[in-house]
Amino acid sequence: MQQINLSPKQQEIVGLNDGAFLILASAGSGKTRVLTERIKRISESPDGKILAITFTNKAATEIRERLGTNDKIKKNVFVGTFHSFCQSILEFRFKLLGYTKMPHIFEDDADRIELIKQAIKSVPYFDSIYNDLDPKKRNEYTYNALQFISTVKREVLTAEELAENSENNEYQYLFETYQDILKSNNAIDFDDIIRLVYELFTNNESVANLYQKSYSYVCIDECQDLNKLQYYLLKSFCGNAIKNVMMVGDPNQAIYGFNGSASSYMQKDFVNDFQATEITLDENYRCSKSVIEASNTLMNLKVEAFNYVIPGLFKIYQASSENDEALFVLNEIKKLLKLKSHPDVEGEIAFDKISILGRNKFVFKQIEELLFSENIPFYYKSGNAGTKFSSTLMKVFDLFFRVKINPLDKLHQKRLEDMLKVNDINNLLELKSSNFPIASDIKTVLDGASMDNIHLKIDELSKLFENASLEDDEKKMTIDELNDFSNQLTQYKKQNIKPSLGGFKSALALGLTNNSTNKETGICLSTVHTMKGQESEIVFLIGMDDGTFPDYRAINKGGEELQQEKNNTYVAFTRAKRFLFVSYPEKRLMPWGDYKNRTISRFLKPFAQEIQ
Ligand SMILES: Nc1ncnc2c1ncn2[C@@H]1O[C@H](COP(=O)(O)OP(=O)(O)OP(=O)(O)O)[C@@H](O)[C@H]1O
Repeated sequence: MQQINLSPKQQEIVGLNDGAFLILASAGSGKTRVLTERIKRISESPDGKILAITFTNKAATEIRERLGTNDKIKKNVFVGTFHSFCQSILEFRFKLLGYTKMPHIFEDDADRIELIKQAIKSVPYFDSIYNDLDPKKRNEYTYNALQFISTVKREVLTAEELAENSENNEYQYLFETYQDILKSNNAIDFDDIIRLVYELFTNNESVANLYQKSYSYVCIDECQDLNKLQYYLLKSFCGNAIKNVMMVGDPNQAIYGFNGSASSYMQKDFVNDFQATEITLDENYRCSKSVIEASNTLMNLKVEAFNYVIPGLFKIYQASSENDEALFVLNEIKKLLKLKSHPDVEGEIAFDKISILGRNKFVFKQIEELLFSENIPFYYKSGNAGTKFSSTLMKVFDLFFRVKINPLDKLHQKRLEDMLKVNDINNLLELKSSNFPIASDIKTVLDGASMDNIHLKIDELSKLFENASLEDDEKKMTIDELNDFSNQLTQYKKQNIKPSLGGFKSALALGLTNNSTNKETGICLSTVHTMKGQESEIVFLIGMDDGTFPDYRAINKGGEELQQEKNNTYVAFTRAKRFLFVSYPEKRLMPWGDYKNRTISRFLKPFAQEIQ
């Protein structure tokens, strides 16, 4: 790994000891690096027990890798996301929250949709409203109800309180029903993971005290993304005991407003509540001169470039169509690869130095087709999500596994019964005569599984799948997915002193063992949200037409939502270390077959002279 000399400003931050600090730092200023170096330093001191919170598993893994694994780090530092930190507490304290068994996570959107539909069905008033709606309106109805439920949780409100200020006040009556159904399945959703631990800390001082004694320092990265629940959790966790809190963030990179995040939690609440001292870090170590100048123009900033020696490149291309835009990207990639090296780019110019970013995943269609037809390797960067299986047999396996570890999980049991077209998945005879007779073997193998023998059971399943009558491609995918499950299990066992099958399932749901970098080879295609916090030597930002980026909904709403789109463009620009190519099509093909003329993104107007 490249040896890095910290700047005096960075060193000052690394050297900070006790107290509350807010580090306001711009993109590429080395926030994550500084935070990591400080954690490393403090962990050496006798009282150096540190809780380090990040927003993504990738960021947590990166910090863990940079910290290394010496004994002091292992003993004194917990690095994780809000969800993984809270999950680790829930696994020990669920009884105090009224659960007799550890609740399981229903992580999938499809699960939540199914739950809300059950809730609607169980109340005649809602059922009749719902039945009168056409399919599109039904989707809207369930979406709005789920949004309401999430908002209650994230904004730390009661359903009644939210209803008072909401047009959709009837949804308050679905909240309790939704929660009851979750509980009857011995399950929780993502928002509950944090909400329950917040409740635990606020209602149970002795438990809060216990955790407060475990840490003397708290460090949190990307604090512009905090929402109310996360901030309140943090406050209740620290109580009057933990005063040494460092928050690091960049208000210009606030892009999760739609999830209730706001940079005011770090800039106003934290500063007031903890009397935090503010320090700014306005340097950029990541990007070339051209990229920094473009980012400064975009955001009207004056970030200093520490890489002024590297000129880099910033180019905007106006494409006549989406196909022309994809061809532009492909040709530039070919030219770069032909060069093999360039004084501005570190190492050989290869596929893995290139990323193609877009506001949403729909802009990649044409470039994906071109890369595919040219045999150029590429992958879609995965977000924070847990593991999802694509092969049919692994879907069956996953459902059996869920029901095995949580027999109260009627939601997935029903889904499995529907999939296999049986009345009762516990009836082996019925399974044997179902669409998938192999399901009875999968069940038998899983019935005998425990944490001690699960790897042997996976071997049995592997043999079963090898002998199954499947098409070659489907068989390959099934076995690859089973191997991936096995690798994640090995990873989980390494990370946990007291492993359990239920604990492993939660780790899968939270994506804690999903080491996706192994599967990432070739050119990276990613939405800007997923690329946050990461970098690439060469970036193509495509689809920069008004209505796509900024998104048309944000244009309609204006205000803070539009500002967040601009912040998102800034995040996209600053992912580029050396070369940044920005493009947009002058027309787009609409799904109904018409072409629609497009204009350049309003955010690119200051660059009029650079358009080619
Ligand atoms: N003092 C330094 N000297 C050289 N390179 C540095 C220095 N500090 C940080 N870097 C490099 O700059 C890049 C950005 O660092 P880092 O990812 O920590 O920044 P960040 O502020 O968290 O970025 P962002 O918020 O944009 O995701 C990394 O490649 C890092 O290795």
